[in-house]
Amino acid sequence: MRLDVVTIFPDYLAPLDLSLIGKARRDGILDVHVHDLRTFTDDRHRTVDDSPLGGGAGMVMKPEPWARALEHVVDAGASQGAPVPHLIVPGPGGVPLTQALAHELAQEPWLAFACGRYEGIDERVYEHAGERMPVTIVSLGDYVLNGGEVAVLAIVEAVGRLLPGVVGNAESLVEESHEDGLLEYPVYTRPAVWADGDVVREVPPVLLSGNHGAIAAWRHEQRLERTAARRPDLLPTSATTGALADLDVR
Ligand SMILES: N#Cc1ccccc1Cn1ccc2ccc(-c3cc(N)[nH]n3)cc21
Repeated sequence: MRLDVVTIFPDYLAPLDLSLIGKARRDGILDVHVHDLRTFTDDRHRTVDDSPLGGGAGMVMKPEPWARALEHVVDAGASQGAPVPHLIVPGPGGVPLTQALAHELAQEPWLAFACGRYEGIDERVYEHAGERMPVTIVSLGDYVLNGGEVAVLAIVEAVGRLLPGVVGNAESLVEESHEDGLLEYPVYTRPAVWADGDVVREVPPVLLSGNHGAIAAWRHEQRLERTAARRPDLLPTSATTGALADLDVR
């Protein structure tokens, strides 16, 4: 998968050189190109923003640098097995980033990301891009960031980890939160008995039983309890009025 990121803060994307995503790049699973939007300005001050027409606070990102940057991305990646990328623009008013959306994006050969700043990008950039490639505005959640870079890091991690070969053991992707509508079960490791000062904290005994059926059943029940307690909205209504309703979930 090819990823192109356009930003006025290229250094913000340095974490894409680290950990599993960094290894995926070195393994050739991900081909990441970060572009500085200021490269596509045409004035001595490398101007990317201006005051909002119609008044209002803050600044708006000018359309011309974005049009040049996106044209450069399309030209640079033309050999990707897709004529154009799917352009992802993080924004507070976008569709929510969900595990389902991450799976959809993981099927694509080429994604491009436009990182806005200030009060956002001139609306005509979305229109201009939409005439050339698919464009999706994506929100991380109902809160406001200062720009798109943090969102891109999150989206790239959520999508990249789904690509074959990125996560060592693909099984670890199965019983995660949001993969099948339930939150993940609690995890433990050694020591089985942890002397935490004068408090002794033990691991649930079933995990030491060697009874894999009992362990699987306990873990599933834990997932149901956690989901009912923290995210009842994820449960089908029948589940909350049926067996789960009797659970003492705090
Ligand atoms: N746009 C906008 C905007 C609108 C009002 C106030 C502040 C901003 C700042 N901003 C500029 C770029 C940009 C990109 C993504 C987010 C973003 C995503 C999520 N989920 N929250 N915030 C915010 C962004």
